[in-house]
Amino acid sequence: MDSATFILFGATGDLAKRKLFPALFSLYSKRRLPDAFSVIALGRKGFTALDFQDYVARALHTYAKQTDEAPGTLSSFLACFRYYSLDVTDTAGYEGLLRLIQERERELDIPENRLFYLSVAPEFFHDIAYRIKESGLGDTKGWKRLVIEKPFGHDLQSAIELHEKMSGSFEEHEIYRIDHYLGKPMVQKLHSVIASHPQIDALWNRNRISNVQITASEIVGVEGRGDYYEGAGAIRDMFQNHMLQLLMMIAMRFPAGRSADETIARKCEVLQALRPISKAEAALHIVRGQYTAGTYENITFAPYRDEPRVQTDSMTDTFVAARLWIDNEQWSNIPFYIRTGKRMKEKLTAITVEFEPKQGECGDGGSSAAPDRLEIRINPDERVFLHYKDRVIEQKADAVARSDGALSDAYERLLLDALRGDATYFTHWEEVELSWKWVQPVLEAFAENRLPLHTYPAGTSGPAAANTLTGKQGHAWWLYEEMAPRKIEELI
Ligand SMILES: NC(=O)C1=CN([C@@H]2O[C@H](COP(=O)(O)OP(=O)(O)OC[C@H]3O[C@@H](n4cnc5c(N)ncnc54)[C@H](OP(=O)(O)O)[C@@H]3O)[C@@H](O)[C@H]2O)C=CC1
Ligand SMILES: O=C1O[C@H](COP(=O)(O)O)[C@@H](O)[C@H](O)[C@H]1O
Repeated sequence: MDSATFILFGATGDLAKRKLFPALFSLYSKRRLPDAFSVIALGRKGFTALDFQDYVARALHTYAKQTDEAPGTLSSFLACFRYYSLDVTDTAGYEGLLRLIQERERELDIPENRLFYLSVAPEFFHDIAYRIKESGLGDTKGWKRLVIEKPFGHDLQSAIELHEKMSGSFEEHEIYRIDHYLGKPMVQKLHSVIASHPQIDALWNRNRISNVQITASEIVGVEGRGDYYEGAGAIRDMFQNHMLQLLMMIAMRFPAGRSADETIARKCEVLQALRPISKAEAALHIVRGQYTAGTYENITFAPYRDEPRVQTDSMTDTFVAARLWIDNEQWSNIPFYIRTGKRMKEKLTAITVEFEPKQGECGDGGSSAAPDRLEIRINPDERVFLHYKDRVIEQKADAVARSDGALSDAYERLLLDALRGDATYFTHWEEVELSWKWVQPVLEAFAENRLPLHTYPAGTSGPAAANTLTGKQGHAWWLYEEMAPRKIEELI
């Protein structure tokens, strides 16, 4: 991999300490980073280089999985860091930043490869990109890349505006939009799990699949981010990005190889075939909910409306469920059910593919009571179960389609990919635009209160109204308890 400079805007923030430093350190410890690696950390707070290295060390102590690597690893990692205090809106400050980057490039004798990571509030994305260009930071003799965090826009119009502004400073192929769900190992393995198991592969056709369910439930609430969440809700926080990404990843035609262009094109095919819903009919396909007080393992949770910085009459959705149709040859007439929510009874991200009974199986007395199904658990544990004729067979899921089996963390994988210029698991603008296009009428229907806001007690599976979505097609959500395997056998 090319040596490079990692320029981190927002280095004093929450994401940096909890996710980015641990991911970089883990990569460094596994010798996955270039030997000569320079990190320029940016924030407004005043730190000397040594103070900041100490700050990183403390963050690693709290958030990294392990820091007791080979002697000297931590100190040599910390020595990669320099801190520069910059208000990102201050044009003059970028001159000093450029000098510092160049000084380090000379010291380490590394090419002018620069990765700019924007771990700052989205309102700064364009400002920073523009100043990188104007200040000459982006005039490198090597490559330049811009990694940006979510959210990309607040709705379709704001996303388009942001995209147009950003395009003036960086080319699309230089922009790496993070969706950390795409970095999850099981999400990257979906196709190899299906293709490498003949029993699943044989079931993977439109005549056998009855419906697909995608669930991301969380026990946590809004974790002190009430002000952000009030403007987002589950629809923007999870559905428009992570849930639609899971939908694309499971429903796309499997790419022949691991090429970013092919993967992105195939994912876009899914969104293009997604049947649009108008805001008038949103209530038929979407259920929104908000949690009230409830208990989870003897802990009492306050209602959403009592969270700090949340309106007492808030109509924000903390739960969304949807029924979607993909009108293409592979998936026509097969419903996709998606649900995501906060303060539910389990932390679980999973995809369940339910199969139709084989012709002649139904009513023959020996048929299974529950339909056959493939259950792909993405988080917190990564496991694949095939429920087949009342047996539960655990499938091996280590058939990884890439050489990074050892990298278990989404940020580790995505940072490494960005450094080596692999955009396969990043979100292309076209995906962002298509996903906002589908979601936009739903946002409007929510804003106009065209859908009831159902309540659900914290610590439960969400509002009962979500059952109407599946029930209309004669299906039912798989309950988590029912998903627990009864008998496990190794297939191979
Ligand atoms: N935290 C998380 O778990 C997640 C965050 N994200 C996204 O990551 C990004 C960062 O989030 P998070 O770390 O939580 O945010 P924080 O509010 O914790 O940190 C914001 C950072 O931006 C810096 N900053 C703010 N204003 C300026 C300014 N004018 N000039 C220079 N620096 C400035 C702050 O520096 P200082 O404090 O020194 O002023 C700080 O380092 C956001 O886009 C967020 O949506 C995405 C997914 C999860
Ligand atoms: O992006 C986000 O994701 C997390 C959930 O991520 P996971 O990896 O733990 O499933 C969610 O809590 C947060 O609200 C959202 O912004």
